[in-house]
Amino acid sequence: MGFIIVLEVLKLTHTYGEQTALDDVSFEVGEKELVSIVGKSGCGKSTLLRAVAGLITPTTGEIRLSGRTVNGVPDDLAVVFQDYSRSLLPWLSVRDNVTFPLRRRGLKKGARRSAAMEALEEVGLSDAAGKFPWQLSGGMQQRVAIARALAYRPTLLLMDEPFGSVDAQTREDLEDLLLRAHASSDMMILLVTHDIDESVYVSDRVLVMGRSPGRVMADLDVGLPAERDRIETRELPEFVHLRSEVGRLVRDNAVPA
Ligand SMILES: Nc1ncnc2c1ncn2[C@@H]1O[C@H](COP(=O)(O)OP(=O)(O)OP(=O)(O)O)[C@@H](O)[C@H]1O
Repeated sequence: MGFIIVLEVLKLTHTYGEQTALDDVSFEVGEKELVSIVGKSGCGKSTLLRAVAGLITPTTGEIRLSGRTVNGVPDDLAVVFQDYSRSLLPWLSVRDNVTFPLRRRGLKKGARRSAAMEALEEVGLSDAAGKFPWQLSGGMQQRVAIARALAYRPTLLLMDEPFGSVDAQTREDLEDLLLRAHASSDMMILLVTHDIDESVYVSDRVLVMGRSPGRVMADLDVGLPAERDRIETRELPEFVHLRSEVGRLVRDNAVPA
């Protein structure tokens, strides 16, 4: 399979006053890749994601998406945050929450509706289309946020701890949903997670960050078959080995050898 680079992060540094949050961070993400970013709290994961989203301007360095320098929020980007309760609009129905950003895509009303219904079907929420977000459980609300991102058909999907606020069982369901969505689309996904097990289970690659200042300390290929199963994949020796390796790197704060 050819590797077409779509996202380039080049020598990125970001400082908040005296504090260097990111120092010389460089990596690339290819077409259709799902890359996780793990690392201890405060290593700059959210700062990195905000810079890629064009929400903050890095102090130095450059981010390129599909060959264009990112300065401002790119049109072909969608973001899913941890806090679904603040990301959905409570006065709009589930369906309207999903159709809302599609205006930016220049889709006509009928096309917006059918794209939304298709995405809601994909996340198993067709029946909830007419409900309001506050009538749904936390896990269902996060599925709506994911459906909204999928309907948008972004080149790049950014996810910042998207499953951090749901119970363990829902989290496993959402991980499988993410795997299915990834398999059936062409988008690249950058996923920030605290969960090492999750990072190995859902990804093609795992970036481990170390802190003070935030740097990429390891870039690991997962190399597991694309078809994954929440029990069987986790029993594979390759999975067990990689999970331990990532865990060790994070625990030791990924200090370079
Ligand atoms: N707006 C801000 N102003 C000043 N310092 C900030 C700001 N945002 C983040 N920082 C600092 O930059 C560093 C990196 O923060 P960031 O939130 O990117 O880390 P993180 O890896 O996402 O952490 P967590 O896993 O806890 O969410 C931290 O030391 C943090 O205190």
